[in-house]
Amino acid sequence: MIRKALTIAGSDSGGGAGIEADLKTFSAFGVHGLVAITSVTAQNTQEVRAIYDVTPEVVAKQIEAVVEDIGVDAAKTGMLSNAEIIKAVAKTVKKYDFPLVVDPVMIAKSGAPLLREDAMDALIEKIIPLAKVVTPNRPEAEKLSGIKIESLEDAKKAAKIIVEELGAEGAIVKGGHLGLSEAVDVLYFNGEFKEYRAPFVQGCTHGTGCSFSAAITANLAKGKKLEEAVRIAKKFITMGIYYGAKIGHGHCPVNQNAWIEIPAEKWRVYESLSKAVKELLTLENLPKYVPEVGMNFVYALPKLYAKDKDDVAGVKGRIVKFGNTVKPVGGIEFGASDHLARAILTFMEFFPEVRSALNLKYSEELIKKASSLGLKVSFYDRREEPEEIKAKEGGTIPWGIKTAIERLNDRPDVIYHLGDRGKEPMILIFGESPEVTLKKLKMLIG
Ligand SMILES: Nc1ncnc2c1ncn2[C@@H]1O[C@H](COP(=O)(O)OP(=O)(O)OP(=O)(O)O)[C@@H](O)[C@H]1O
Ligand SMILES: Cc1ncc(CO)c(N)n1
Repeated sequence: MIRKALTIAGSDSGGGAGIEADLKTFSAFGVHGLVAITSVTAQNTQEVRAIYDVTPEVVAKQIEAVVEDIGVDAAKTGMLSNAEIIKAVAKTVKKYDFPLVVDPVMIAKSGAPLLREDAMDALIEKIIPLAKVVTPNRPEAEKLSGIKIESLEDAKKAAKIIVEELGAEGAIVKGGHLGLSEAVDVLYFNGEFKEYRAPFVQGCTHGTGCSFSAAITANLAKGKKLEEAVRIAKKFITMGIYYGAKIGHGHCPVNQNAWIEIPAEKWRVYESLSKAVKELLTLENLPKYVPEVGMNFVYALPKLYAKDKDDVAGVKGRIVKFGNTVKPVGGIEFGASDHLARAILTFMEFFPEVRSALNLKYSEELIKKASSLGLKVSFYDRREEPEEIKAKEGGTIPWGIKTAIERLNDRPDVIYHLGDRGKEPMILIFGESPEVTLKKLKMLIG
């Protein structure tokens, strides 16, 4: 049975925070999302241009409509905007017994107020006591608790005040604004403190608070205990920030899809590369083209997720000559290739759609054939590599690929180099997928 989660929040036309972030988060956890819209904001990654509040009656009716027909396993509140909406939400939610996550939204990342100053008391009196957990960031926790927060100890004190004095069951004070080297959140629940730590990452932070509280809500809806729901939400949000797409001109939005897309894409990459490697190994004349250092065949995750060599799949230990035949040393693994992974990651900086590559033994005849077949060929000369790049470990391949692409001023199918002292000359074939790369190889050696 699919679980149902409800968000009572405002709409962000930029699709980064609010209702939009909540629904995407619910979806990422396989939970059916329900909404009660409190306010419509005209918003983008830079600013909030207008706020239009829904009437308290219609907010209440949205909640009743979904609870009475569909049912709600857990709910969250986000932007509540004004005191009347807060009162209507509190009165309505009280009639039901689902767990409520309260994200006490006060100010948008861009600085715009999302809660009227005179609504603070209503939030504290009416909503906080209904919360299974409250999820304030540092400034919100300061407002709620009345204390200044400058350290983890202060954050703990604030969490305890929110529970013991304001009446929430639990409180998690988020450390996104604490300025520490780690993003540390502290939960106070059942009389105990628990810390959740993740490395601070550079990325997209519009909608972090909304997505984090929605992830907790989705996991509560799935029957997880609060501590476990927070642990999962923390992993989810760190990933969402790191893999955010840089859209808009302000704070770019969290990528809630990363959570499901990365595992799904990993599987697609694995399947498609496995199939192509299998076919490659059946090519009769392949042994002739395997370089002394071995051959590899790689496939990277889509550009948004291809950050380093661990995001590129290849053959572990490469494909090597074995008597008159060839054999793969190991299986298909992410992070299995070093050289070719660096080559494809550089190529993708110019042509993100080209995600696969394969290397083979150099011969002049193959290069001539490639050109005669209409394949676009470019090259680099290792002897032209600037000294400062040579001195840097792993710099040659990115430099070479960049040089070859810039020389052609077009998208190459084939890049070769003639080697250097102790370096075997090599041909690299590129394609959008292993299938395409293999097709080009077959044209060449067929
Ligand atoms: N740069 C970052 N790297 C890693 N984690 C972060 C980063 N920024 C925030 N977080 C984490 O994201 C979660 C949301 O926290 P944050 O303090 O950003 O919420 P917020 O200020 O309420 O967000 P919003 O501005 O969307 O309302 C927390 O778990 C926090 O620790
Ligand atoms: C609608 C809405 N809710 C919450 C936030 C908090 O980031 C926002 N920016 N917009």
